[in-house]
Amino acid sequence: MLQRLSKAIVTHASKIGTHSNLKLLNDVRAVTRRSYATVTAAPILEDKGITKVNLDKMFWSKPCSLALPLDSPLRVEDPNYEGIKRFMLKLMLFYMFNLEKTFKTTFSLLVLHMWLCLRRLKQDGKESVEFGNIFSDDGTSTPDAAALHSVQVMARYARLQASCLCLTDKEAILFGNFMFTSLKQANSSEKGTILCLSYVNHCNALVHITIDSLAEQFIKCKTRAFIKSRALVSLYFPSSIAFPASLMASTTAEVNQESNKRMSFTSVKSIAESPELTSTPSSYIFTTKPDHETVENPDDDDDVDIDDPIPIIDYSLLVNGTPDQRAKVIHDLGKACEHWGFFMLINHTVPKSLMEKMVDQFFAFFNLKEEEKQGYSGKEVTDPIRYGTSFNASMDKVLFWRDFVKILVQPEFHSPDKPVGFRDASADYSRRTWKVGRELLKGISESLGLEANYIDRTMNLDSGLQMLAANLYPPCPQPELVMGMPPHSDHGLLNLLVQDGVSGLQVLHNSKWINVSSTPNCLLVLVSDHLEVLSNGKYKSVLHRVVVSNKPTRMSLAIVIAPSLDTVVEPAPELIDNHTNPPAYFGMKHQDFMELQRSNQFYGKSVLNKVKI
Ligand SMILES: O=C(O)CCC(=O)C(=O)O
Ligand SMILES: [Fe+2]
Repeated sequence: MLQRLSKAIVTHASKIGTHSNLKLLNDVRAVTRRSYATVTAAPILEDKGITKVNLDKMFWSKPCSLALPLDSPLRVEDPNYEGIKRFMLKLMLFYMFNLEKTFKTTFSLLVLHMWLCLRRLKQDGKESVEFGNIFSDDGTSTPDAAALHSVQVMARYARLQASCLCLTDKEAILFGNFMFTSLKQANSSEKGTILCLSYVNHCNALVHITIDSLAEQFIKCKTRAFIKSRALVSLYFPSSIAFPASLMASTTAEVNQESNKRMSFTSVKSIAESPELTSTPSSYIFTTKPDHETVENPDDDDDVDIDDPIPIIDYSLLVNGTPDQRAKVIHDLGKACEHWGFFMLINHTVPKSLMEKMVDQFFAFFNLKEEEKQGYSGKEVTDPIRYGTSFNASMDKVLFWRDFVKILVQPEFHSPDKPVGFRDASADYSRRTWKVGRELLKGISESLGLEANYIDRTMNLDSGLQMLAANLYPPCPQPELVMGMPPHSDHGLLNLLVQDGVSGLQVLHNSKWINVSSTPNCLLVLVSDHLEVLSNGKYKSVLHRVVVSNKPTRMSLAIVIAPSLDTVVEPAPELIDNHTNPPAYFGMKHQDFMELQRSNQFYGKSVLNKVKI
């Protein structure tokens, strides 16, 4: 059965490219072992002077449509493959929603891998390949330790392709008139560079494979794991195969159920408002502290130390002060970014009444009917409006007591249609905070010894990203058992925070958690990860977290000021000296950084650490 199934898949895929109708069972019988291509390891690289490739940097590019150009010779006019249509539709259903780390997700990624590889092989004129084993030796879908790196690259590739599929015209997909991104590195600067993977095979031999044969390696999957799942049957095979209708129906129902689950979630607000709530649901309870929390002297009740108070920056002196006053503020800004990664901004140009109006508007948003809000339960970091709960709900092992909505307001302005007045208020708030953020970044540039416009220019702030977000922390019956937000640092350059009058934010300073009390009319400014990278670690993004209480609902507003999505953020060359201050971070595109954040269990500086050299 196993062999038959693998052959059937291969045959089926090879037929996709030849445009003939499927008579799959006949085709299966017609396949001979002769038609299988075998996988060969590439020669040892050093001998050939082949450049090795940093796998961590592969396949991070921006998703785009995969549709074939109209004049492509690969286009077909009438493929009529019902099975492919179903397959693609179901995959799209999966990928339209968050990828959770479930067996099903892993499985569908694997199916996608196979599809990608088979189609590519067909393109390359290879009819079929032999199935082997790369993912594991025991028939599960867990990668071998030796294969893990290559599996991760391929998974990333598959995810990228899945995002690209979402951007590809549906007709093109259903007709098969699309092509997945070439496995060759498109922008490889060195002509003739062969991308390569190295891994240890089951005989403990080090194998180097070129990226060209990666596809074949990937098809060397243990099919047993696949066969265990009925879903494979309906995902991969055309309806002309006589599988029992009941099986198809239940699989379809499963997929639909899965997608519904992804679309909706239970907000903390609705839990907190439930009349039956007497204790905290177990999914929110932290029984042990995560072992990577490295606070030496956690002291939750510690207030501001008189000798080392939270820095206060006077915005009016930065923009309108005398040269001496401005120089002093720039000096203080630098010190605040260096020693705290955090400061309070006073005398800024965002009116208190507007801040209050924004808080009211967001309360009104969260008070909309749950179905209305769930319409915004997006899954991609670049979704214009994203309503959600916890932190990274698809990854969080224990949920956080927080609902949120994130709205992209730059480079394009977005707003929910409700509540009434939201759009105008948020446009005004976004415009004013954007200006404040950019002015601050000028001062910060100067504090680093750079020209005032340096950050603005190199981070492409003319097309920069600004995100307006609100966090809602309803009262919790057992606040000591839950967290509103885990210790984390933010992406972007700066985050301008406002608390609505209820405290809860804590920042880590000198290994102590400091409560930040809610001070009216003041913007709390947090140094974020990209400023840490750009300053080559001189300025540190601040670790912060949120504790909740059983008092009234708390709300905070955040404004993320960030580079444009396609800006590669790296240490400013002007700050680098290869002897005394070598680069401490890799460059990474902002969008890739955000996606990394989204697809990881996010805790502490886990994402930033990935770009540390
Ligand atoms: O609620 C808060 O005070 C903090 C919010 C926060 O950390 C964020 O939005 O990134
Ligand atoms: Fe944050």
